[in-house]
Amino acid sequence: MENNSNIKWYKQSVTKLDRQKANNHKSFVIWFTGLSGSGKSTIANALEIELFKREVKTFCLDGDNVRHGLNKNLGFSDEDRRENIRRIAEVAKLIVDAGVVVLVSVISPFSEDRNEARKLLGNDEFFEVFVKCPLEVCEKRDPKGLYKKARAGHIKQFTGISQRYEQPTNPDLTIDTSKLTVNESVTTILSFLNKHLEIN
Ligand SMILES: Nc1ncnc2c1ncn2[C@@H]1O[C@H](COP(=O)(O)OS(=O)(=O)O)[C@@H](OP(=O)(O)O)[C@H]1O
Ligand SMILES: Nc1ncnc2c1ncn2[C@@H]1O[C@H](COP(=O)(O)OP(=O)(O)O)[C@@H](O)[C@H]1O
Repeated sequence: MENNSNIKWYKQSVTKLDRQKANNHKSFVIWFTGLSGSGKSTIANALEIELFKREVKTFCLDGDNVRHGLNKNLGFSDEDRRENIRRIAEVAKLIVDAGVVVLVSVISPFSEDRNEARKLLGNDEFFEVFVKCPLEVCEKRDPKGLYKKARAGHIKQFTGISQRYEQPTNPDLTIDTSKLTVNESVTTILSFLNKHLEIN
């Protein structure tokens, strides 16, 4: 670990609150966690469309996409997943500081890593949404054919098959995508978010 004692924080004049006031809403992270195929990306995307219509400033950080760039050097070991989540949480925090609502969609299978992300952002700026869906349903959907490959042994450490997923024990919201349509999930999240968007 580098010694950072020679690095001092530079306090900028335009604050997060200034930016939130200019945007007319608060900024925070909505953290979607769940198995591959549970619907994280689909719901985040549909939610973003609705928030965009309402002139809420948003940005999506999707695990698959971030792994094409910033996190392209990371794989799927416990250690790499932890680092993946750590970096994504740090980036999300920067975007929250910019006054923007961040929609994060990552499997984030380990409770400890999600808790670290919550600690970094704080309870007022981190809302965990558990995208609940039985493994059998995710596997049936298999939108990218990954479960098939994992069952055939072509993908090691695949979440739900050969790597564990620790379900959230106290999420801010749970949406069961085996029971709700995409529209119903979005409506549920929007009504949860309404009260959190307002600047007091
Ligand atoms: N071994 C293994 N396990 C799980 N997922 C795998 C794996 N290999 C590739 N993929 C694809 O990578 C996407 C998951 O990336 P994440 O960054 O969300 O994963 S994690 O949070 O670090 O666990 C995941 O995306 P989603 O299907 O959108 O969840 C998969 O498309
Ligand atoms: N009720 C539902 N909610 C969300 N996705 C659904 C639902 N029913 C079917 N699907 C489909 O399941 C798949 C979910 O894939 P995706 O959103 O990529 O999941 P994840 O990002 O969690 O891996 C999509 O093909 C989507 O169309």
